[in-house]
Amino acid sequence: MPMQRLDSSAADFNHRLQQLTAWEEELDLAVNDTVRQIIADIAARGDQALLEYTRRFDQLPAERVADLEVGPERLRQALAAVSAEHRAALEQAAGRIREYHQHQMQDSWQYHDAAGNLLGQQINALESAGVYVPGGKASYPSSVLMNTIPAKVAGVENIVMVVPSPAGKLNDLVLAAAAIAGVDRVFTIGGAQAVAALAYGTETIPAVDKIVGPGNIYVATAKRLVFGRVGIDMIAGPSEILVICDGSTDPDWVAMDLFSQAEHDENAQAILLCPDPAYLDAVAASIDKLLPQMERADIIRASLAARGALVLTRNLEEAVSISNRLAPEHLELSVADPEQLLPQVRHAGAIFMGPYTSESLGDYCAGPNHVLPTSRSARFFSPLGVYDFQKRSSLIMCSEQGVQQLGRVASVLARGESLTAHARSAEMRLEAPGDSAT
Ligand SMILES: NC(=O)c1ccc[n+]([C@@H]2O[C@H](COP(=O)([O-])OP(=O)(O)OC[C@H]3O[C@@H](n4cnc5c(N)ncnc54)[C@H](O)[C@@H]3O)[C@@H](O)[C@H]2O)c1
Ligand SMILES: N[C@H](CO)Cc1c[nH]c[nH+]1
Ligand SMILES: [Zn+2]
Repeated sequence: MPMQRLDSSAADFNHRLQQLTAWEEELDLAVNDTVRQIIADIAARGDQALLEYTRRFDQLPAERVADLEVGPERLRQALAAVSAEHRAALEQAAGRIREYHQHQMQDSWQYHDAAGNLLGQQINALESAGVYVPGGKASYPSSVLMNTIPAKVAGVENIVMVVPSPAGKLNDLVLAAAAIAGVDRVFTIGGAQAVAALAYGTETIPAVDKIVGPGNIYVATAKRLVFGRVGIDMIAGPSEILVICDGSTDPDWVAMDLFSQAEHDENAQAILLCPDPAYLDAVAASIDKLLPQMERADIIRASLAARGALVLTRNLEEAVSISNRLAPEHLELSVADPEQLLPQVRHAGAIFMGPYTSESLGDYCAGPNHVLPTSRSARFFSPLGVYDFQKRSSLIMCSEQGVQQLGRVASVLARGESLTAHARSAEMRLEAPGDSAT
């Protein structure tokens, strides 16, 4: 069994739990240097650097960056080439994702205060967004839908998608998903160099206002480093699943749920918390039985060995409190009465309730977004949503009468800050401005 067993009442439990996340800090340091260099190089040398990195990391033999653009005709061809079953599934998923995200639309609002001044908030869509679709170890048509549909619902005009295509192999499902979702431009570039190109722009790649989407440690680090020059949604790195089980779910189901995220990446995290030691034994046996059948067994084994754990807890309440400390990307409450535990859950990207709700349904078609915060950042980030593509401007309109009270308050506060121009600008609009000479 590749996974470690932990006991929450053991003296070294906290330390061992922390080790499941400590890898990031070590890796971050090395990756940070590499990524910083790639970003600086793209900013300085544009297309030429982008071509070099794309050849090096994705083995793409393109002559020019423009050769890496996939035009609208190729997207239409891909849509025609995928099977009817795949196309129907993509369209069904797209419909459900769209419907869910329409509920997130924020509207502008205004009100008048007692003095008749208008106050409010105006919502505008971003003009442009770059969506990162991962493509190193697997292809993610579902991530095309999850990234793009909320942007379309918000009304973003220019959506530029980047997706690595190792050795130049285009994935028709990814391109078909781009056609269905309504992406404007597609480039087959990936990694830190693609993030840098979207942030700084190159001769060929347009700079965007915000970069969203999941990716591996290089992508996540690049997004962190370009934040400020452009907006980013969150840190959505290697996938994570944490299952809290009361011991009543079929152990094979839980083992497979753990595999489902472990198969993404050697750095993925998969943890089971349960108060029943016999049940943990049963899941361990299921893991041993099922792992050899898996196509991506090597990745799963590596990820379970490095960041997997079966944890015995004192009770379900303690399991929830441990989960809150880890703030997992995905939390499964695989218990008979999930609604009873739900109010105690404070930090999780998405919560899957009850034994029938496998995390994988959320990855594809339930409706909520699968781009979710990882690395404990669910403490302060939320799922990707329409709100990520909308921004707010405050509105203030004072009438001649309405300004009388506000102007006096502003004048007093401005003089308290010794900012005379601020004070006089407010005072000049007052009917009896008083002494505004200084
Ligand atoms: N959190 C989420 O919402 C979510 C959703 C889907 C996938 N994921 C995660 O996305 C990730 C996808 O990873 P992936 O690798 O398959 O694809 P990816 O597109 O994220 O990364 C591939 C790129 O990484 C770069 N790269 C690889 N090795 C490098 C090196 N040594 N130095 C510099 N750059 C290097 C290359 O440029 C390559 O194009 C997984 O970790 C998966 O768990 C997360
Ligand atoms: N589980 C990933 C988010 O961490 C999303 C995904 C896409 N395809 C399969 N899974
Ligand atoms: Zn997944």
